Amino acid sequence: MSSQDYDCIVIGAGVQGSFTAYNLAKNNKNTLLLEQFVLPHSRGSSHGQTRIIRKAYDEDYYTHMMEECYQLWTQLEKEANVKLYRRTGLLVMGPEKGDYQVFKSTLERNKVPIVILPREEFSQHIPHVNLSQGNAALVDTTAGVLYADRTLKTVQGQFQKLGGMIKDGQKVIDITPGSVVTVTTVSGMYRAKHLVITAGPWANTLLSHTGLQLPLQVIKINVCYWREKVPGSYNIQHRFPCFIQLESEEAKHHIYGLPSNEYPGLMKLCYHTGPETDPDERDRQTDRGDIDILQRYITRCFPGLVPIPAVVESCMYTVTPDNHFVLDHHPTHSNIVIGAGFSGHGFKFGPIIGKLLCELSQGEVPSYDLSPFRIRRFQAHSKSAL
Ligand SMILES: Cc1cc2nc3c(=O)[nH]c(=O)nc-3n(C[C@H](O)[C@H](O)[C@H](O)COP(=O)(O)OP(=O)(O)OC[C@H]3O[C@@H](n4cnc5c(N)ncnc54)[C@H](O)[C@@H]3O)c2cc1C
Ligand SMILES: O=C(O)[C@@H]1CCCC=N1
Repeated sequence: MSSQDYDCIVIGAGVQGSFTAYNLAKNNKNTLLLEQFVLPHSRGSSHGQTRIIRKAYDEDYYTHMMEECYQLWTQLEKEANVKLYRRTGLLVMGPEKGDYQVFKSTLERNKVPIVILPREEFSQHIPHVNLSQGNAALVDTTAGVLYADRTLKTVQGQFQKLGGMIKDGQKVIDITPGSVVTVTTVSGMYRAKHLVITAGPWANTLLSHTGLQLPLQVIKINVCYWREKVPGSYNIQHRFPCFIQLESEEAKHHIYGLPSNEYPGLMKLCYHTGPETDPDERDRQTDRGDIDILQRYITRCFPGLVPIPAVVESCMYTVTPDNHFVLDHHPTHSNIVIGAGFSGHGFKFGPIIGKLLCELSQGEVPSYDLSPFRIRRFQAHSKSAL
């Protein structure tokens, strides 16, 4: 068994761990990125072809973080000479009196360029979509699609070019906290002054070695692709946007979609929740209640799609009680930093999360106010052991 010393070890090579390792290497830290599966893999939360990037949020702090984050995405594209983002705009639809107004106000307050679509003009701008009764619509024109698998390959490659070390197929089985942290994997033992845990759905499994449990729920998402009745109706090249249908009486969670692009003739359209699962038993979870909700929605609002999923892939969310991230030091071991609970909306933030977790692990003042993301907000929660 080998034993090696690093400035920092990052556990988990999903989007957040990969961007964290990349930032550490940029800061000349001798960094090891450990991943349980052989890379690339499709067993966590960051795999797949695409994700939505947007500034449309109901809290100012996410919109603020996205300002810099867009710049960091562009910087990485230039640095690696690769295209990771395609602008499409994001159509936001929702009951006029609900959360829609909060999204609209946040966008307006932060001067994000938007286009309001009055009901009478809606179909002229967005063909093949029926706006639900009582719903209003706007477009966040800065939004678009991120190429997810390509992002991971790029950021891991850049990390290695900077001298970073990736060891995949190395499941971490033990962590011994201390002024030097010892991390044991199935085939090695590594030591570092700092540790960052970005283990996605396995966060609590790893944190159990450090005496901490967070109130995280792991959810399986059926990633559904639906066939266009007329090929091209919802295509990215025909400038069809990404969309979010905010929760309503009929669907208690968002429904969201991306234009047909990665699989010709198929549009990705998903429900923003699903059944709870053990991350190691994801494929034994076969609940398809979400698909029933999507079928009813598609029949009513997307009449140009066949309401039977053509492809169903699997992914997982790791959800906190308030849907906000966890970005913090371990409460008892300050040289351990945790990035967890990205609650199904963390991919777009990857570059900024990487920067923040790097800052936290190096004892620097973080670039943003991290109070919404602190562990102590869970103090009243029964599942947390603080
Ligand atoms: C279907 C779906 C759609 C989404 N859509 C969007 C979107 O449109 N926009 C957006 O911004 N976000 C979106 N998200 C959310 C986003 O993808 C996640 O927030 C993000 O990928 C979480 O990344 P992560 O690095 O925390 O987790 P992961 O990607 O799961 O990475 C954690 C890694 O840690 C590794 N690991 C765990 N335990 C160990 C161990 N013991 N030893 C070594 N390695 C270990 C895992 O194998 C894994 O590779 C979506 C998510 C899903 C599932
Ligand atoms: O984060 C995103 O943009 C997507 C779409 C809305 C629901 C969750 N993920």
